Amino acid sequence: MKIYHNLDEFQKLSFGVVTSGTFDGVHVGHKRILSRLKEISQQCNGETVVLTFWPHPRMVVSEDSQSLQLLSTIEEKIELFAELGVDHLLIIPFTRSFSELSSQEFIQQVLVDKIGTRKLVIGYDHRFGKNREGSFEFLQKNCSSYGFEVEEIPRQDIEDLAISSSRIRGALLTGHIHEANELLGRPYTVSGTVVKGKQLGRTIGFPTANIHPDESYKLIPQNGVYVVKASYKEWVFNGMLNIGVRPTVDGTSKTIEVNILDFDREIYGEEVKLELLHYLRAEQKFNGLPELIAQINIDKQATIDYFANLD
Ligand SMILES: Cc1cc2nc3c(=O)[nH]c(=O)nc-3n(C[C@H](O)[C@H](O)[C@H](O)COP(=O)(O)O)c2cc1C
Ligand SMILES: Nc1ncnc2c1ncn2[C@@H]1O[C@H](COP(=O)(O)OP(=O)(O)O)[C@@H](O)[C@H]1O
Repeated sequence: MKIYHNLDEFQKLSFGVVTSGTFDGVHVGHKRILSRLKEISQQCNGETVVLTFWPHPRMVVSEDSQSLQLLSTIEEKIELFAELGVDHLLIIPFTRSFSELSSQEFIQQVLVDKIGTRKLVIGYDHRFGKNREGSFEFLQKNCSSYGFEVEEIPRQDIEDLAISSSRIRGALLTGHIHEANELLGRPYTVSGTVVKGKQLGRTIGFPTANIHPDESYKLIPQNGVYVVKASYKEWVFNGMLNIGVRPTVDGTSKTIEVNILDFDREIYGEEVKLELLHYLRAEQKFNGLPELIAQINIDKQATIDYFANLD
């Protein structure tokens, strides 16, 4: 997959099969659009192009951009599009001036002149251009004069799946990890660097690697204890994760900390990727460390059982 970080790097194609959108999560609904894109490009001997925007448009044009929480970092999206076999990924820097382009200007300057779009595939509710004024109906009426065809993935196809990035966000924020993972078509992941904590974990027999997420806008699921896979370098381990403020030890800020099973290594400063698989319980305030330790032992057994039952 070729990756472009601005329009000028892109060399116009002779037959571009294009889709555009933010694709937060690159979920099962998005994958439907992408597989249709691939099908068309094979039939027409074209090349697939995903046009996406970064930063996320809401980070640029909305008032509450600080509170925006996203399912995918741009790095994760790049990896997912590459796995799905996209030929060209064009990441347009989304600026205020870009957001001022009218739908006609966007079509002419970007889709036609820059990319060489011959087929455009979009989801039924996709809108583009200034104030999201460009609709499928507009495209259908005007596309032949621009020299390309447009195909809409019908509402039915997407709504039958009842999949949306906001539904997945809602599921994660309420601890419904199975639902989120099913809609994503893979486990939800959080990646970050291992930072130092209070160094208390090792004294209670459960050292925990504290993960500082790579990006502040990455959505962190509801507080609680989860079964996870933790990968570090080329290794993958089973683990249990706590997301929360650790009321038992008078914690104040939110932490994301993983105890990796059958593991004993210093990994401060390393990059760890967590795949969240199963929600075990809510975080609790215990009456002292012995009670907390007893509960973490129960969590450990539940984690072992979870993996044993997968086989
Ligand atoms: C599986 C697991 C479950 C946990 N559950 C709770 C909990 O319910 N309540 C709580 O206050 N802390 C909980 N913790 C957090 C511990 O209090 C924390 O690991 C300990 O304070 C060590 O912190 P440190 O990494 O800063 O040394 C849990 C930790 C793990 C690994
Ligand atoms: N099984 C394990 N799971 C997680 N971290 C481990 C494990 N064994 C050793 N470590 C190391 O110990 C550190 C965690 O120890 P801990 O006492 O909880 O300190 P901190 O409060 O700094 O996280 C981790 O960052 C990692 O470097």
